[in-house]
Amino acid sequence: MLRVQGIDLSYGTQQVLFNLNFNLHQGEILGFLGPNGAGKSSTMRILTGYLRPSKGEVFFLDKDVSKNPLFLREHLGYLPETAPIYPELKVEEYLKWVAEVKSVENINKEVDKVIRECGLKTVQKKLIRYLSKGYRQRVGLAQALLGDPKLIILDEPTVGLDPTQVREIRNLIKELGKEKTILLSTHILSEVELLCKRVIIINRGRILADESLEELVKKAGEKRFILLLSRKTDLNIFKEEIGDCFSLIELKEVTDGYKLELSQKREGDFREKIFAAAIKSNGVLLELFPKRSSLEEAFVKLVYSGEEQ
Ligand SMILES: Nc1ncnc2c1ncn2[C@@H]1O[C@H](COP(=O)(O)OP(=O)(O)OP(=O)(O)O)[C@@H](O)[C@H]1O
Repeated sequence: MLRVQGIDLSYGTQQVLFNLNFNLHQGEILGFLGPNGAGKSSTMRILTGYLRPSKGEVFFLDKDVSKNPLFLREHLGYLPETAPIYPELKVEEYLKWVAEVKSVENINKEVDKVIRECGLKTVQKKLIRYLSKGYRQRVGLAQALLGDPKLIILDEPTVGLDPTQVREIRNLIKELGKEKTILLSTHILSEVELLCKRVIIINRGRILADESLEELVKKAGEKRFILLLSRKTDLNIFKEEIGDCFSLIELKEVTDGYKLELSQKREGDFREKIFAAAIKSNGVLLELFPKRSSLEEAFVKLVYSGEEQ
C-alpha cells in the first residue's frame, strides 16, 4: 500500500533521515518505534505529505505522492501527536466541520458512523473543552476516520492517557486494524506487542530493524532458561557442571526449592546438560522452560549497540 524508497531529510544543514526504505502492506498494523529524536515524527510528516524529503520517493498505491499529493490525502487518516481539536465546538459540530473540509459526501451519515465507531454517542452534544483526555483522543481518532481512509497514521495515540483510557483506545485501534492499514508510532513497547505483528525500529534517522515481532525478539534475545531445582540439590556442584555452557543470571530460594535463571553462552542445544547436572548434584529438576525475551530487550539491545558504533 505504501512504499518508501531511499528517503533522506535535512533540516537546514542537519541531516536527520538517512536512506529510509520500507513498505506498509494492506491490512497490517505496523509498529514504528524509536527513542526520542530518532526521526519518527519527521518520517510521518513526510508520509502524510506535510514535509518534502530532500531525497527519495513515497508511493501510495503505486502512485508517487509528490506528484499526486491529493490522491494520498483523500485516502489518509492522520492523528498527529496533538490533534488539532477546537475546544469551543461541540463534538458533532467539530466532526461535521472536518467532514466538510475533507469534502466527505453524505456528511451526516459519515459523522454518525465515526461517532458510533469511536464510542462518542454519549458526548456528541458536549463541548470538546469539557471532555476528558481519553474522549478528546477518541475525537481525534474519529476525525482521522472521516472519509473512510484506507491508510491511518497514528502518532503516539495513547500518550498522556490513564490506564483505562489507554486500554479503550488500544481496543479501538485493534478493531480498526481488522479493516484498515495502520502505521502506529509509539514509545510504548507493550503497545506494539499487543497490536502489531511487524515492527520497524529507527534510531538517529536510520532503520535498525524491519521484521516480524516474533523474529525480532528471537534474533535479539539470547537464549535464557528458567529452572526449578529441588531443595536437596548441591548448588555448587550444579553450577560447576553447567559452567561451560551457561551463566547463572539469578538464583532465588522459593518454597519448593531453588529457582534459577540461566543464560546460554554459545549456540547449540544444551538442555540435556542441565538434566545431567541436576542428577550429578544430587537434585531433581522440577521445571525447565525457555524464557521468552521481550521486545524491550530486543529494542534496548539494537538501539544500544547502534549507539556504540
Ligand atoms: N522543524 C525542525 N527543525 C530542525 N530540526 C528538527 C525539526 N523537527 C525535528 N528536528 C530534529 O530532527 C531530529 C528527529 O526529530 P523527530 O521529531 O522526527 O524525532 P522523533 O523520533 O519523533 O522524536 P520524539 O519521539 O521525541 O517525538 C531531532 O534531532 C530533532 O531535533
